[in-house]
Amino acid sequence: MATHAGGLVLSKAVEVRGLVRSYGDRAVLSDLDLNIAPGEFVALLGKSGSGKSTLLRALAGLDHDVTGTGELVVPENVSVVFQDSRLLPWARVLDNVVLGLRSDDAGERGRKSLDEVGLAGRENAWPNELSGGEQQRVALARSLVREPALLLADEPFGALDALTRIKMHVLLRKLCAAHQPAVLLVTHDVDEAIVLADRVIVLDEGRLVAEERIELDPPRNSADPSFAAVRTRLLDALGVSL
Ligand SMILES: Nc1ncnc2c1ncn2[C@@H]1O[C@H](COP(=O)(O)OP(=O)(O)OP(=O)(O)O)[C@@H](O)[C@H]1O
Repeated sequence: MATHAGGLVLSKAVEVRGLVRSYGDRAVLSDLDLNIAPGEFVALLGKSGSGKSTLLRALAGLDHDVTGTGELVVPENVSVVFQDSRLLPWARVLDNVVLGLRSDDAGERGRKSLDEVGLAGRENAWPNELSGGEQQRVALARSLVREPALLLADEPFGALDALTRIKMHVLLRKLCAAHQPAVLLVTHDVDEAIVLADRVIVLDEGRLVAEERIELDPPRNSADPSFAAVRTRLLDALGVSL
């Protein structure tokens, strides 16, 4: 169902028009429109069951179990990061990062990516020798070594402790500044969305019900009144009143 725009320079990294997705006779996404600009970081919030993962899987071309209609244009080069790192346990860290890369300099690029995520020297470790946060760093390295035009992330920090999450936020911002992919990040964490994104969108029962462009200067501090005002508006859109 997705059209891959290989080789073209697009003014939009993602263009979704009238997207409908159903499981059986149950519509999960209803007539959804979404554009993401090249290099733009969009965070997607929504209650459990609102259709966030269904949208992300549609963009990733991983939604073979649903029916649907609509137009969907995504770049050819898309990387996906999930809540669990999905590393191959029988492959060393560097091999996990470069698996499937066919270029002669794959090893060198893999080492550089591991260095970027703070894991230089761990190339020969096995995944089970790493902490959960380190495994997610490897997953990010594996995604970014492919220089994706679009990075899809489904709650990538959801299983990490609060301190590790903050470190991962700093890392992801740095990586995105360096590589400039368009990003769609699914998260349940409103503050995470505000800290990271250029724009936050809210999904409710398969429809986009709110949008906030985040124009706060970095470093974005959750204690700032302007941050709190955005948080209140987003919580309101999520049906949570304080
Ligand atoms: N394979 C499936 N078969 C049938 N229904 C499904 C399937 N996958 C998801 N659904 C249903 O579609 C709806 C949207 O699911 P989805 O996973 O997209 O929501 P979500 O917003 O990502 O939720 P969460 O935040 O809990 O991960 C849910 O009601 C879910 O039960």
